[in-house]
Amino acid sequence: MESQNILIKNAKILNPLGNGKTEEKNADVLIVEDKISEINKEIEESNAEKIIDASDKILMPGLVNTHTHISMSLLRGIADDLELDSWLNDYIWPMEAHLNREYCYIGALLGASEMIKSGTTCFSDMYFYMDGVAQAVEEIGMRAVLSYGMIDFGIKEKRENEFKENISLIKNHNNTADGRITTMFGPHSSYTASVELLERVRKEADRYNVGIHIHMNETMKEINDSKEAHENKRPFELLDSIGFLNSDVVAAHCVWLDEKEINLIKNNDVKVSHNPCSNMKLASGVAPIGELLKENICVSLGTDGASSNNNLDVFDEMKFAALLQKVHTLNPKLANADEVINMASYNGAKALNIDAGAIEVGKKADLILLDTKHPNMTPQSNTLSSNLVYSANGSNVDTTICNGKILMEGRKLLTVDEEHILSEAKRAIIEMKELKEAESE
Ligand SMILES: C[C@H]1O[C@@H](n2cnc3c(N)ncnc32)[C@H](O)[C@@H]1O
Ligand SMILES: [Zn+2]
Repeated sequence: MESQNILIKNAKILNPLGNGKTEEKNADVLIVEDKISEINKEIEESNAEKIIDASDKILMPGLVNTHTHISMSLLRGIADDLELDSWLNDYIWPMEAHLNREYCYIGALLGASEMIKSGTTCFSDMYFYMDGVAQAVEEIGMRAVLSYGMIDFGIKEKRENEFKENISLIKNHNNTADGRITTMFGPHSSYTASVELLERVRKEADRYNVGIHIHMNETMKEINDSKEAHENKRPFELLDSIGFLNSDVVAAHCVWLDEKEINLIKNNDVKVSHNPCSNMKLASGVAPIGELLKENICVSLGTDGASSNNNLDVFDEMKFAALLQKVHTLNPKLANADEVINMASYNGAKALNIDAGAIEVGKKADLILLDTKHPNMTPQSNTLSSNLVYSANGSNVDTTICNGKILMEGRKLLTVDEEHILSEAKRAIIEMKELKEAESE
């Protein structure tokens, strides 16, 4: 795609400040190549090849989804109303046994289309056949941090294979697609990965200079099993004891934490990805977000896969994040709209070590425009963050820009054929179900 300078005129801008607060301003924004180059009143139109009139629109940073399994969008709705243990063991893993590179590629295109259409410009993924996921990301134009879901269950040969997979992902795709794709190690969790695997992940992450994406403290069962298997150590204590914890670790869920573990997260600057929809749907529990915010821990938002959510709309995630904390603590002030906006943008970018998540000169141009001419956006609230967190949903997003390129305009995807993706996705899941049935016969 040719790069063209883009001028966004007359936008109402909502900018997260990274301290749980936001600022509002009315200005024009000029994008040159992949970056925001000027924010000012009345920027000269001759500076740009493309002009967007944003008079009735809200401009904010593209949302960042810090924990998902994008190709699981193919498995949307295959098993609902279950707890994590049975959901994974009895339904998801047997189905995932029939995945291949092609299905993961199609699933990633499907998930990425949904994300772009609901205002997400960057996601952090942990899944399989990541070469196919990388191809989808490259084609569709999003930003992504990719990791391979490493599971060894203590088996040495399996462990070797998991390192081979994740290292080949890093070697082939780290810092590719004009810098849009970076990579991490993705040890699935401390209940599916052995201590040997986790120890080696820490060493290899340092060697390759990439981060680590892991599920942590999701269910009460996980805590009890960890204590039983590891001399009474809770999951974060176990990881601390092997020197695993560091500021490059993104820990998804973090639902069941005691005070000592919160201190470990804080002292090691571990980044927390909060996934309220998945935690509610799988009845895992309520993450202590108020305690984490009090300690200035970096909390961002993730949808988890579309099979435990069941969509990838970070606007939904923002609203649930806010409402869940309020009802759980009976404190309406907790997880206020400004804080939640910061989680979904600024903090997400910080957790993933990408130079986006705010509307500032020099940042990557990952931006979205929401149309306010919708009944659910009328009348406007007193603050833009209230509008965006409590009233808006992903389908109010009109335009999505990533790395200075327009991926969606007027709700039309520009880099891919949406209809083709939908029909390919339907075909893929039918084929997978047939494969699964043939196997059980
Ligand atoms: C990478 C692996 O993680 C699994 N997976 C998806 N969602 C969750 C969750 N909430 N908790 C644990 N594992 C999960 C995927 O189904 C895949 O097997
Ligand atoms: Zn997950």
